[in-house]
Amino acid sequence: MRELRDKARSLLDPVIRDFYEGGADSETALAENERAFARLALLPRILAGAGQASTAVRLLGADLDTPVLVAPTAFHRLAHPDGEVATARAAAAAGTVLIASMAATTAVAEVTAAARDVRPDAQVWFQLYLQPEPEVTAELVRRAEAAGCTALVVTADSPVFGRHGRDERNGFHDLPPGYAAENMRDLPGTPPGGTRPIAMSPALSWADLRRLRELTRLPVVLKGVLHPADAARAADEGLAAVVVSNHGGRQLDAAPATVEALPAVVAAIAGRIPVLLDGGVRTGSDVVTALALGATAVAVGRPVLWGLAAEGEDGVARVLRTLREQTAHVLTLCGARDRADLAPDQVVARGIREVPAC
Ligand SMILES: Cc1cc2nc3c(=O)[nH]c(=O)nc-3n(C[C@H](O)[C@H](O)[C@H](O)COP(=O)(O)O)c2cc1C
Ligand SMILES: CCCCCCC(=O)C(=O)O
Repeated sequence: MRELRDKARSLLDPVIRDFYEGGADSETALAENERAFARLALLPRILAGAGQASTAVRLLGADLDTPVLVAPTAFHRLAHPDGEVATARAAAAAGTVLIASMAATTAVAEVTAAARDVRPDAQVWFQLYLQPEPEVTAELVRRAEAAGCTALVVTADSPVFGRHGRDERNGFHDLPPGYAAENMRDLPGTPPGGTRPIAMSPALSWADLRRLRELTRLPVVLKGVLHPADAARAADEGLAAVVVSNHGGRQLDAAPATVEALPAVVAAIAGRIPVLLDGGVRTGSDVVTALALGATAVAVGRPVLWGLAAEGEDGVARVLRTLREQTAHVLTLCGARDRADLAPDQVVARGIREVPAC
């Protein structure tokens, strides 16, 4: 992973590298996501007779080969000319979900076609920022459905776009000429062939989410959940899953590390719907830690961008394969066959000598 990250860093234009790697404000949340995993240790169970580990997981009715999903990230063609098509092919081959960003540089229909070309049952979910104009949101949903997406992921942590100091210093405010947010083309209110900007609105509420659910039969996943009361409400309202996320440290800089927010969310959901997590997941140990704390699966953002920038489709495939192999290895070392064999008492803070009571 480090090798791919270093290769990506050396190949990427520094302005694009800063856009991908940067976080909000002082980048505390960004750094804490990784640091919080480093502060946690795993207590293995021994002589468990678990046998061969399995990374397979069932999520929203689909069988996946790995609990590591691809988080939605914007503008993949800035990393590699094959852009989201390469990511989609690698995710499909890895047997995982690609959460396609609304801010993709490839239209969602082309993304799903690329994934299905590799694997007819490939899972592509569409990430959505609810737009203030309902007819724009409705058209985006219609397109995601027509493209064969199997879930919608509403990102709810962005009532306003985060302040990204690196982008401000670099003057990176718009896509370079020749690139566009292709899902935003030819929407209501745009001139033919034109695109409209993605809007973020602090006026959005649970009522807008309810209206969205009336528009579609697709399962709706809520991304950006950190407060247990919001998690409980998501389950009460009939959402399909939540993603514990602080947007990779790109929105509220004072937000907690996601792995630290996870246990309270898991408790609030109480098994009613799956809980996913993203932010700072870099190794199989991170994956197993999140699973032990009650996540059904995790997602990775920047590692996929590093793989894509470094080696295109092969690089993304390598990132996903490495994480799956590491996850299986760590499960085995922990005495677990799969997630069901793990328990929260196997996650302990480093430097604290207490062990769980029998
Ligand atoms: C460059 C970049 C672009 C992103 N674009 C989106 C996006 O379009 N929609 C979204 O919901 N989240 C977006 N995110 C947040 C990711 O979905 C995810 O929450 C985050 O990257 C996870 O943290 P990690 O990068 O440490 O794995 C973006 C993150 C990065 C780094
Ligand atoms: C206003 C542009 C929206 C792009 C959204 C990408 C994103 O979420 C990010 O974190 O970057």
